[in-house]
Amino acid sequence: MIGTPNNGRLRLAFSLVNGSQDLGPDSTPVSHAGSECGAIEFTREDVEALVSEKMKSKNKFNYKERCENMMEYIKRLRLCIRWFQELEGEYAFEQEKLRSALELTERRCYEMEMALKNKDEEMNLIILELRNSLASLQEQLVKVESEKKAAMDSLVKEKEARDSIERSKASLSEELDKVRAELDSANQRIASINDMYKLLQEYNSSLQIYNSKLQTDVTAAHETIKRGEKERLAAVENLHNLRGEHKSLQDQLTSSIASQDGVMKQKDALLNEVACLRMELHQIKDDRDQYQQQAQSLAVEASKYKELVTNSSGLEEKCLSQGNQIQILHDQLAVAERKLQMSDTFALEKRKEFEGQKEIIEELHKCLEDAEFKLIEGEKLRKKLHNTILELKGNIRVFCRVRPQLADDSSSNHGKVFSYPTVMEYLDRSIDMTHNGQKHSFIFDKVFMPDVSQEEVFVEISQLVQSALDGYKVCIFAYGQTGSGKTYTMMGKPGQPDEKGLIPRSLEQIFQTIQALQHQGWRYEMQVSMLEIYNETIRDLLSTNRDSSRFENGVTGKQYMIKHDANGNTQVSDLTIVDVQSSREVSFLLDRAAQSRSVGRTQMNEQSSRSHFVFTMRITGVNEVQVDVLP
Ligand SMILES: Nc1ncnc2c1ncn2[C@@H]1O[C@H](COP(=O)(O)OP(=O)(O)OP(=O)(O)O)[C@@H](O)[C@H]1O
Repeated sequence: MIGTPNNGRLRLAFSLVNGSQDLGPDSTPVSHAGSECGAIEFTREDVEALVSEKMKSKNKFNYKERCENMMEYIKRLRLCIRWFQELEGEYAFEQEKLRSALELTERRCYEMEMALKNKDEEMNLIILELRNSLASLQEQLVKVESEKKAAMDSLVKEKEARDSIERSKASLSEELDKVRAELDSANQRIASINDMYKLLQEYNSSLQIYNSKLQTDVTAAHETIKRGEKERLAAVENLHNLRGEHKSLQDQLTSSIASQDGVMKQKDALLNEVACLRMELHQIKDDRDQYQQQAQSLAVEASKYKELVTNSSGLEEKCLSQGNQIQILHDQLAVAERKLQMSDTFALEKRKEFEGQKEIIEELHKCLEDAEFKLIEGEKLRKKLHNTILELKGNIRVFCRVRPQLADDSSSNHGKVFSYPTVMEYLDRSIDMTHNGQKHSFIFDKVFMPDVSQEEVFVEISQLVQSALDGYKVCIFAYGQTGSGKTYTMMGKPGQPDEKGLIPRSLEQIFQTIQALQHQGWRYEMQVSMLEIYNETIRDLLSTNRDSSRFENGVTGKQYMIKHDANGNTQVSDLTIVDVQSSREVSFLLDRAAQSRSVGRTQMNEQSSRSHFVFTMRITGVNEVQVDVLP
């Protein structure tokens, strides 16, 4: 396109004006409203094509057509010329505008030059200043350069340090990753611990409530136990008295039965005597009657003869003596009758006494039964309270026994110092060990100090043995490093009765209890199933009690039954006392402590070494206890 837009007017391309590229004579002229050429634009090619256009005509001599074509051509030329003229006008206007703009620009340019000059001067001044400052800066630069050099040196050093730091950072970041992983796991653990802590807190609070309840129960139980104990003591005393009374009454009864027998015999003799006397009396009466008749007849005869024979003294004497005899016989009869009456009343009294004694004996039997019932009830209460106390003390308890220093210990102690805190809360429960300047504190259910005797240790254990005797499952075992005193605690020193260990003492307690409870109707069935009873004290104990407990050495799995419970109830309890020889057994024993059943016995036999001593006790029925002793 040539030219610029004219005052916003758009010009159309000449080819469009022509209707197509070729401007043939048939092409119709475009009408333009407003101006001759309207908004038509001409390109150079258009103008050249228009100028060099030749008139074409089919008929050379058709002038009219040629004239019309010429007119058309002239019209287009005019249009083109007018466009040129308009364009020229526009150019002139544009030129004028440009000139004024040029002037304005020249003026501005001048002003700019002036300003530039001023600026140049200013710049010169600034340059001067800058040069001055450059000089000073150069000086400074030199300084800075030296400083930079020093800084570079330090930078190199720093870089090295940084490298080392980077390396340590890398290792630290590795560690950090590890720590993060650990932290994550620790966080998880903390979360789980927190959960557990919450649970434990809940459990703790419920336990505290339960504990306070139990404590009130315990105080009540203590009071009841005291009362029960008092009652039991009173009952035992009463029973003792009753037994004494019963015995004396039984003695009395036997003596009175014996005396009754005597009296009966006496009575029989007396009755015989009475019968004899009666017969005699009868005889005497008959005699008397006869004599009386004789006397009467004699009296008649005498009166007859009195008249006839005066003073026949012989007959009178005879009569007198017969009268005397009759009197004597009367007296004898009265005595015999009195004796008979007396023996009857004596027999009646004896019978009454016998009946009274029979009633007393029945009453005493009832009292005895009551006392025995109370005793059994008291025993049950004692068992329950004992078990409650043991449960309150803790079902699983860990005691620590500190062995005294031995002669050959001094070299191996390496400055270990033991101390026992005296704080009330931890009294007899805690031990502090200082080793190489570091203090370690341990808390147990009880700490036995080195000077504690075997008997004092057994006092704690005896409650558990009692619990086993009461039908609960108990497992006691010693665990510790070599030479720490396990065997000493469990077995004791051979040949030194005062230093007997827990196992012989437990056995003694069991045998004593068996003896003591025999009169209460308790029957204990014991069984020893030991492959080898290697401890002298235990062997002696077992053989001494062989009769009462039917212990047999070397017998496994044998059982004796004395009495069956009417209901067929079977209660099984275990008492396991072990001197542990390897840590492998601890898990087994813990398992056993948890289950405390005699199921794992065979395994124990197979695995255990000679020094193991497992003591199991089985309570069968209400009043039966069976004890197994295993190696
Ligand atoms: N409380 C104690 N009082 C006196 N002497 C003790 C005491 N405890 C242990 N001993 C003695 O210490 C020594 C080692 O004890 P013991 O044999 O009982 O240890 P242990 O733990 O059974 O060892 P191991 O595991 O080797 O069988 C023994 O001579 C024992 O007499």
